[in-house]
Amino acid sequence: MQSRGSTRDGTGVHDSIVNQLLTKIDGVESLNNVLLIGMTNRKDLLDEALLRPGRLEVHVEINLPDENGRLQILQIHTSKMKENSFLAADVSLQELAARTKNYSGAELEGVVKSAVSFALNRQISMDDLTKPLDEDSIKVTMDDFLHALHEIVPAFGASTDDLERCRLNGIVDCGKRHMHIHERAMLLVEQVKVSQGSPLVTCLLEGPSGSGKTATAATIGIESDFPFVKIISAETMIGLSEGSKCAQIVKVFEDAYKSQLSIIILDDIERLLEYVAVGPRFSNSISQTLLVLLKRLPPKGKNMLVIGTTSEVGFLESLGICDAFSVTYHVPRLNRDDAKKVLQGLSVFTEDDLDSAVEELNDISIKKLYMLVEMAAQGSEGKSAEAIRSGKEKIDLNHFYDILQDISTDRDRLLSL
Ligand SMILES: Nc1ncnc2c1ncn2[C@@H]1O[C@H](COP(=O)(O)OP(=O)(O)OP(=O)(O)O)[C@@H](O)[C@H]1O
Repeated sequence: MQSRGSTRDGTGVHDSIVNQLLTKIDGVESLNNVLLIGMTNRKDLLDEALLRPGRLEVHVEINLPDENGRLQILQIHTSKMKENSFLAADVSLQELAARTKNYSGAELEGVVKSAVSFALNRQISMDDLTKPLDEDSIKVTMDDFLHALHEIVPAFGASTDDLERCRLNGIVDCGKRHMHIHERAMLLVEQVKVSQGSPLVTCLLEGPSGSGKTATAATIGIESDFPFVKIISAETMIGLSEGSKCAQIVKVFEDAYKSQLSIIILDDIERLLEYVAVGPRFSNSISQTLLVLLKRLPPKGKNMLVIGTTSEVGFLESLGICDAFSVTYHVPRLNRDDAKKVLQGLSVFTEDDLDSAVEELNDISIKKLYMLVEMAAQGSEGKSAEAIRSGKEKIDLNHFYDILQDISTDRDRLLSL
């Protein structure tokens, strides 16, 4: 028989602690006249027996501080410096509080410490480390704080670097159809910002592989300015069991519920679901997790946008996942006009060559077009990439055709017959 309050994960690590706590709170050996305060940042992992009425029954959630709270925390951590005139006159705590959206109290303390270390660093002479510091001239300036903000980033904040990695080639004008999707998605962002009645908005970007779905979703995340933007992709879950994957996905949603405005990007949903066309096989538990999360409303006062991307829309349709999204946009491959726009933007062809190059480029994905240009830019000798990137030379059309021939697969050729 399992002991009281044990976790069912087989590790048994918490069993004795939970049992002791339960005995002390209301068992035979219970303590009287004691106010018990427990603290955790993962309430979901606690044994339910501990949280029942009569035990740890009053639950208070301490959220990330708002602007006013951040100002007070900054004032507390800088008061000693101010008293001892170590704080330069240009430091505006009000402005720092405004710029530290999503920072926790501990992270704000870290910012202050980091700013102090920048100020101290200025005074230390690298030639003679034993030289005593001139304490009167140590001043922590606003610049020190701004540098510190780059060093200490909020744990729950937007992972902009991850998002930037999703659009390595940047964003160029891909024509009206891509522009339209971007505009519509930004309208959804606005809707989430001001909405009172619909706290959860979901949007699916579907289209062929390489058509720019992930890059579009990442761009929306970056441009939205929402404090919490996270991308869930199969990349970070290689080799994990279905259970661990579900737990990771749920954790990202739980974290997002702590922020007033959040965006979650579910990248390549079919990869998350471990789909293979031959078989077919997929993870039902991940599918059920996604279905529940896509319909679960965030807590009161919290608004969320979920953007999914997929190149297997038929498969998602059959699982009912498409229906769980409120809107679906089709991200197309580029037609000749779109490809011309992209090549003009990249300016890698002479005006005369541009039209001839575009003639061969119907129905190509933006990702493939980038690869094609990059390969052609190497030149037949393999040395001209730098000159083409800096605009001194242009791509040789014949070499471009050769590369195009190389990268079009047999399947492409059959389709074009
Ligand atoms: N306007 C644009 N829209 C989308 N992507 C663009 C645009 N301009 C340039 N790009 C570039 O095109 C590439 C698109 O690749 P991306 O990975 O987003 O495609 P995908 O549809 O998600 O592919 P997959 O289905 O294989 O995941 C990115 O490198 C991005 O920087």
